[in-house]
Amino acid sequence: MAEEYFAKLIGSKPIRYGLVDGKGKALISCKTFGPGEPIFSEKPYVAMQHIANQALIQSCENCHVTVGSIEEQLAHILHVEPAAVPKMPEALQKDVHNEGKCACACGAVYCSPVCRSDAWERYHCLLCTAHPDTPMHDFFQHATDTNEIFILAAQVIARVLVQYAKTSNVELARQPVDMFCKLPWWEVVTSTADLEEGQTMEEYCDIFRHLLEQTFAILMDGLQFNIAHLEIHEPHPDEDSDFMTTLSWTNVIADCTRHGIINVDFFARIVGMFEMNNISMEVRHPLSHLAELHEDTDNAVIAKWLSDVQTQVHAQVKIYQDDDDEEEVTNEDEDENSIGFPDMDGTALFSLICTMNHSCEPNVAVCYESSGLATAVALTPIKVGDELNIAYIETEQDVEARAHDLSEYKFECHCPRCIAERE
Ligand SMILES: C[S@@+](CC[C@H](N)C(=O)[O-])C[C@H]1O[C@@H](n2cnc3c(N)ncnc32)[C@H](O)[C@@H]1O
Repeated sequence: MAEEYFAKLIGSKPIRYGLVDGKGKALISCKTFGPGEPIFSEKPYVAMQHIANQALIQSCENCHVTVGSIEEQLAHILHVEPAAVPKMPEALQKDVHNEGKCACACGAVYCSPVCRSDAWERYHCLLCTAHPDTPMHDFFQHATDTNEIFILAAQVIARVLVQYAKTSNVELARQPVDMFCKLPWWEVVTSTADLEEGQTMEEYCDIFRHLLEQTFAILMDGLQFNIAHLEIHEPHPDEDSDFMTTLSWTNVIADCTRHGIINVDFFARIVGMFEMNNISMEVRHPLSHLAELHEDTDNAVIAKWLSDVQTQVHAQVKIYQDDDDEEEVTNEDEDENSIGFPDMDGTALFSLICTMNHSCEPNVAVCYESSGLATAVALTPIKVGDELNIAYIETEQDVEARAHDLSEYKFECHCPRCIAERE
């Protein structure tokens, strides 16, 4: 079953699926690659921009490119009207590709009607918050207040339901989820080191179990409302998705409940799956490319505009960092290539990329193109038959610190570097 699933996903990409002793599923190279060479690209199964990052970057909910013109993007960062940002010099226009911007009735923004339709058909039809006082709005508020990973888990549920609605094939619908390791959320996030004095593990797990049950109940209220809304209200918000209104969603929910897809246990395993399998997503801001391109310009007008906007953006980003020390608003400080503009920062689950196992000496890195697509790129020479490995953690630390960080993923690393450093 896994072979067939991966063969279909992989298509003509120069990789194959395999099983590696002690690690489970893995991706193996079918070609030689030199450092810097792209191996394959992939769109995420589900992805979201971090909520804190949304205050600075407006990105397409479907493909995650930064939306709108450079002036609109600057206005979003600076929290002013586009007319109030320093006018971009004419001479820069040729280097700028202005993305479009369109929105769903709920306010979700997209770079194009194509992306809006795509998101609508894949999951948004079931998760749309078009009316602010609907239960689905309560779900998003609850996830924002507690744990934004619940939003990604809701996207998974919606994707599985839509796939079932289209195919009536439960195996096919849940396959992308079944391919990942899934422990219930409380088994992944709890550890004895976090127990309060006198608290038992059972009591500690119950805190997470209770939050999860509450979240699932709010999500179900939202889904029930949206399903009724989909069946009753016409015309549909998206004229290209008429088929959605012709489906009997009540039957879909009933079937999926019977098949064990709609229940607290499955939801808990989906949330647990994200703790162990998701990957961070960082798309560079178009202003960073522009600034890099003109870093050594001798055009005084361009140099002044870049310097002015950089100063203003820096000040704004600093306000957010100071306001919200706990939460990471931008990865600007960590990215040595960044020259002053915050990146789009999020989290995603990829069916192939997230099947790669970890090594503390990885031969692959995941890069995000400005189009939002993720590409696995060779870091070292790779031969036919080599396993492709990424780093799940910060590798610039000693073996003990690495082992500590990897304990979250519930395995011990036996890569050549770990073995050598332990001796
Ligand atoms: C993102 S998944 C990778 C795919 C996984 N091998 C599978 O079969 O689904 C992460 C999990 O893979 C396993 N894994 C990844 N790298 C490993 C390694 N270097 N040694 C042992 N297990 C590893 C661990 O179980 C980890 O929680």
